[in-house]
Amino acid sequence: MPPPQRGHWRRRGEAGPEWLRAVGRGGGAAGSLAPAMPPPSPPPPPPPPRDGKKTPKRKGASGPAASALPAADGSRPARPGTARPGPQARPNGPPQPGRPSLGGGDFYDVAFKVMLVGDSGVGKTCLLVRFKDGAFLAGTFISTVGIDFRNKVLDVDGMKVKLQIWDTAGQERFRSVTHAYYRDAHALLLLYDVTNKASFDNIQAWLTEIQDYAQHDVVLMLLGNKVDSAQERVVKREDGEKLAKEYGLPFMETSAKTGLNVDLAFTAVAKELKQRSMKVPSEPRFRLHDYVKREGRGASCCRP
Ligand SMILES: Nc1nc2c(ncn2[C@@H]2O[C@H](COP(=O)(O)OP(=O)(O)OP(=O)(O)O)[C@@H](O)[C@H]2O)c(=O)[nH]1
Ligand SMILES: [Mg+2]
Repeated sequence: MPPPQRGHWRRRGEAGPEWLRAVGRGGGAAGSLAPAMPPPSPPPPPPPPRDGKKTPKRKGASGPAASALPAADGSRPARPGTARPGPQARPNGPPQPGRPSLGGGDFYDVAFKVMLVGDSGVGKTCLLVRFKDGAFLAGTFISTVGIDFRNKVLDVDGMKVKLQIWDTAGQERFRSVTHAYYRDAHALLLLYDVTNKASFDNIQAWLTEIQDYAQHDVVLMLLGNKVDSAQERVVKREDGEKLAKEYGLPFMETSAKTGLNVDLAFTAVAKELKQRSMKVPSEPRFRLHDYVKREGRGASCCRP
C-alpha cells in the first residue's frame, strides 16, 4: 500500500466530519493494512464476466484491457440487458429527475453510488448478494478481482432511490484500482469480520485510505460482519461500538449468512443520501446514527 497522502480537504484546513477529524488526530499511528494481506502483484486482472459474479483468484493471469472495468463515473461498456440509462446525483449535489430504463430496467427518481470496502474475506460480496438477491454465497471463498457493481432500487419514503453498489476487492494488489472509485462514491460501507481480529485492527488504516481518496463528506458506516459465527467470534460487539464511537461512525453488526441488518444498512444510507440531496426544510432531519441504533437488531435474534 502506498504511503497515505493527505486529503485535499485537510490541506484547506477544513474540519470535516467527526470521523475524519478522528483519523486526523490518530493518522500518524495508522499504518498500512495488515501484512497478512497478499503482496502487491502486477496490473490487476479484469472484472468478472457478469454482474455480481465473482471471478476465481488467478495468479499471474493477464486479462482484458482495463477499459473493460466500469468507469469511475459508474459507466461501463454497454451490454444487452444491463444498460440503465439515467442520471446519477453528483456527489452531494441536488438530485436529478430519474428516467425509466429503455432496456426495461427499474424506474427511479434519484441514484447514488455506494462502495463496499474492507479486508479480503470480510464478506463484502456476500453482503451485496444478500441485499440484492436475498441469498447467501456459501462454500468456497472466491475472492473478488478488481471491482464490480450491482444496482438495486429502493422505495425510500415514497421515492425510488437507485443504489449502484460497487463491490471492491479487499486484496492489497487491487488497491490502485479501487482508489479511482472512491471520489465518486456517495456512501461507503466499511466492513470488518468479527471472527478475524486483523480485519478489525485494519479499520483505522482503511479510514486513512478513505480520508485520502473519498469525498470529505461521504456517508460512512462501520459494519461488523459474520455475527452468525458466534463460536468463532473474536471481536466483541462492544469493541466495534467503541471504535465507531471514537470515529463518530454509525455502526451495526451484520450477517450476510442470516441477513441480519443487511437491508437495514443499505436502507439507512439510502435514507441519509436522499435526505441530504432533497434538502426539504420542512422535513425533519434524518439522523443516521439514531436510525441504525433504533432499528438495528442483535446477533442473537436471527440464528439460522
Ligand atoms: N458465517 C458467515 N460467513 C460469511 C459471511 N459473509 C461472508 N462469509 C464467508 O466469508 C468468505 C468471504 O466472503 P466474501 O463475501 O467473498 O468476502 P469479500 O470481502 O468479498 O472478499 P474479497 O472479495 O477478497 O475482498 C466466504 O467464504 C463467505 O461464505 C457471514 O455473514 N457469515
Ligand atoms: Mg468480494
